[in-house]
Amino acid sequence: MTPVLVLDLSGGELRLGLTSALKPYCETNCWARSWPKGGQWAFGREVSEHFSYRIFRPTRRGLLLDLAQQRQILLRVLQRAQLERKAAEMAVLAVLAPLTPEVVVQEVVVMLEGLGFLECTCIESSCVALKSLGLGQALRSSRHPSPCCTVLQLGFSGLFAQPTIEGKAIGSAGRRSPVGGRVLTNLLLETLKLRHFDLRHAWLVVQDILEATCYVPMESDEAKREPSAVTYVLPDLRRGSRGFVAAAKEEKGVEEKKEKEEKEEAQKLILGLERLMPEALFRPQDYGIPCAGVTELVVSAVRAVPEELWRPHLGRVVLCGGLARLEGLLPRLQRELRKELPEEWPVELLQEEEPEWSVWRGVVVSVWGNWVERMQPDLEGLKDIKLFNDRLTFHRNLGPCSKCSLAGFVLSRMSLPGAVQHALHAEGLWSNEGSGEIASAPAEEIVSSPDAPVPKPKADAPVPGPKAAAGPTLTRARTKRPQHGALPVPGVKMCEVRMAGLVTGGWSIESLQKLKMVPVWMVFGKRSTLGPPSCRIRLHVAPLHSKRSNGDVPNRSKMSEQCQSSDAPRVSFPMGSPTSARPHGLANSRLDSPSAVSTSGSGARQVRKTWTCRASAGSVQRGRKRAEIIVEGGGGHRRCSEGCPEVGGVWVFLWMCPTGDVGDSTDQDFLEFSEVSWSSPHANSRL
Ligand SMILES: Nc1ncnc2c1ncn2[C@@H]1O[C@H](COP(=O)(O)OP(=O)(O)OP(=O)(O)O)[C@@H](O)[C@H]1O
Repeated sequence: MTPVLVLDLSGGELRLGLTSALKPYCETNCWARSWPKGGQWAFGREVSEHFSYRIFRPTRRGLLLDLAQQRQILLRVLQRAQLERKAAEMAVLAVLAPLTPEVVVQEVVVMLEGLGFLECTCIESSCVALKSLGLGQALRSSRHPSPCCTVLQLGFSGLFAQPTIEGKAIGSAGRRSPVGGRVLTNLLLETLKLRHFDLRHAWLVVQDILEATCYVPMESDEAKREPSAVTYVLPDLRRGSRGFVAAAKEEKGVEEKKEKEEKEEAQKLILGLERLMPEALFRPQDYGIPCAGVTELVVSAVRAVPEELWRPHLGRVVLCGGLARLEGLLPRLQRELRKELPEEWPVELLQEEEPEWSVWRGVVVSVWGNWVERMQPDLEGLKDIKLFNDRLTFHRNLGPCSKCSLAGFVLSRMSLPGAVQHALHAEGLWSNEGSGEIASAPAEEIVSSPDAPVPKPKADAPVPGPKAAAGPTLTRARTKRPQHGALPVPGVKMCEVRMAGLVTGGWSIESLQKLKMVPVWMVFGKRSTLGPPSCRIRLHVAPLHSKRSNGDVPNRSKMSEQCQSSDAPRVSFPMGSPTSARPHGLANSRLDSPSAVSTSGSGARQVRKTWTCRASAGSVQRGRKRAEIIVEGGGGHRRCSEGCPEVGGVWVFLWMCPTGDVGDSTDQDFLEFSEVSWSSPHANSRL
């Protein structure tokens, strides 16, 4: 397996490490020129070895904009990190700030490719931290277990509050504030300039002062009272480039006389009110910054969640980012949120030991997860279905034919992503009529692999049993036929339509292939309310062929002939066909053509070719929340013994997927399906 380098291109620090590493290698993401002018350039860690410099950063407000300089920094940092592999042997997964525009993402990919990496992909950091093992543990042992939580990133470039459900971002509710570590350090710098020294040319020293001495008062009134003074000894040429808090050292009892003398000579800062600078996180207006404080940010993100039922669960806030280490921040935020949110909503704040690494660690776990998923495809696992808040309601309607199975499903009130995390197994959906509950159902047995050769049926061969009938790609031995009942839609007959899976994010094409489903067709649609679209909807439809009444197994070429006939199964997408021009309302979105989609064996391609797609009247308009997808179709026509036509069945997969195939954390936005219905009108024409 290709080693993956996880590279967090944050505003404050560069963090990188192979997925096998326990912690990342970190360096400041900056470059500097020694001051006064004409001095040397320094990159990353080298900057702190200088005593007077002008500092620059490749990011602006968290967005990576100066890629030429970022490349220079990266080149040096990669050298110093001493990774076991060369760039050409590794894939790189870059983590970017939430809401990074697509154009920037593309440029970052180009920049990384230029560094010689085997493969490059970018993901956003909005809620990937939740995957970090430490946070996962904290969430599991939470006092208020629920699939919802709000991820609050307290970083260098700003704050970002992202409500999530089942680990997926509710994109439209994300809220950002520019007041982060950079602003706090600049405010401290200004104060120090007035009261003590001008440290403009030693910016990293001011950041160190902030980290070592500042804290968040428990009450905002406290910010007016002078806290206990702390002495910070500035670095000098003899002792190195880092200062220290004198009081702490004295407490430990520094015995050596020489060191005391040195300290007396050293330049010191006696910090009082300056220590309360992080108050600006809660009340930026008091410091002349017209934006929301951290409490308002979280409350506004929670209130922006479209689904009211989810909101009460979002008082569970997961903190990540370096600023979460600020002394007193957690209890203060807890107290303020308690005041702001309704009484009956639980409020709980969670963080792990090294919150600044949560994002990096979360990405590493995502990569592992992806591998595990690829390595251990297990259809049985799909039976572990979890529903939240009963959001899915299934209505079962069954057809009249005693031999041919028929089922139509109406999936209503389905909100994506987050309503369902696990795939839904088709048989499981058929047990409790209309109740929305899913009971365990007899498993279908997969009897052949996608790449298995198609056996040639012999003319005089005995009719094989269910297992022996195993042959082409999607042959399954069914252990149970669904019951029959009233027709759901007039004209829908003799077809078996199954909703096989609904997965919200994180499922790669490869993993589906391993599950022996052939992705036949895909459609991608995007909507954007928060800048460039970053989410795709994919619709997979795979025919499910069963053996014929005479025991023959339809071979692929016959299947394709049948499918090309006039009554061939159709898949229609209100959003437009993948091959057609971009559908209305999605002018700026990326619509991948089927050729861009990887397929499994030749069978998959063959089947896919035979399916037709047509655009229908519906369209997804920019900014609109609702869209409807109608799937009509079936596959592998055959006649059952009574002479009525039967469509083998259709497996339909609907799932949300982030822009890249890696990870499932970057859903920024999504379409909501108000209703999804299946029917197969062409089946009638064969009667
Ligand atoms: N122990 C600490 N106490 C207080 N503040 C800290 C501590 N450690 C780091 N910080 C602050 O956290 C900020 C960096 O946070 P973090 O490393 O999460 O940001 P980042 O991921 O580099 O940036 P971005 O916001 O662009 O993602 C800096 O401003 C730093 O001063």
